[in-house]
Amino acid sequence: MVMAIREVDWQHWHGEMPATLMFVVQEGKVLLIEKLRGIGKGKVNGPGGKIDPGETPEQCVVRECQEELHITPLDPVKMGELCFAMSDIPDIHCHVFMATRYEGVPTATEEAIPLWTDLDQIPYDRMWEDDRCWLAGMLAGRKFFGRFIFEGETMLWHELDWQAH
Ligand SMILES: COc1nc(N)nc2c1ncn2[C@H]1C[C@H](O)[C@@H](COP(=O)(O)OP(=O)(O)OP(=O)(O)O)O1
Repeated sequence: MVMAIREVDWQHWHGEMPATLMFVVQEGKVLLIEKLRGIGKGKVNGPGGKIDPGETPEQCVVRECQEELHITPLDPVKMGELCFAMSDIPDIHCHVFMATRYEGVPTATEEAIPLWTDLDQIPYDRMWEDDRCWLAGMLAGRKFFGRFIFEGETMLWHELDWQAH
C-alpha cells in the first residue's frame, strides 16, 4: 500500500511532547533497552522518556536512566535532536545524548531490560525505523538534527543534517 505524505509546516512546527534518549557507550558496546512500556513498547531503543514540566532535557535523561535501568549517566553530551511528526500520537521533540561513564549497575526494571550490544550488532529490525538514519553516525561521534514524518510506525519521509566537523 502506498501512503501519501502529508504536509508538515516545519517552520512553525512544535513538538507537543518533549522527550529524551540516552546511549551509553563503553568498550565497543552500547547500552540499549528492550522497552516494556510507553511509546515504542516492545522495541529496542536507548533509555529515555518524556520531559516533565520544569525539567531540562539533561535532567530528564538522567532521571529516566535512573528509573529505567538504575544507572546514573555521568557528563551526558547532547548529540542531536529528532523532530517526529506523528499521525496517531502527539508530535515528539526528542533530545539525544551520549555518555561514556555511568554509576550503578544496569538492572532490569518494570520499564526496561538492559541490552549491552556490540556496536556492529545494532538490532535495527527491532528498532524505530528512523534509527537507521542517525544512530551509527552518532555512535561514531557526529552531531545531527533530524526531521521525520511517521504514519503509525512507518517512516514516510526524513531529512537529516549532520553538523560540520
Ligand atoms: C518515532 O520514532 C522514534 N524513534 C526513536 N528512536 N525513539 C522514539 C521515537 N518515538 C519515541 N521515541 C522515544 C523517545 C522517548 O525516549 C520514548 C517515549 O517516551 P516514553 O513513552 O517511554 O516516556 P515515559 O516518560 O518513560 O513514559 P511512561 O513513564 O508513561 O512509560 O520513546
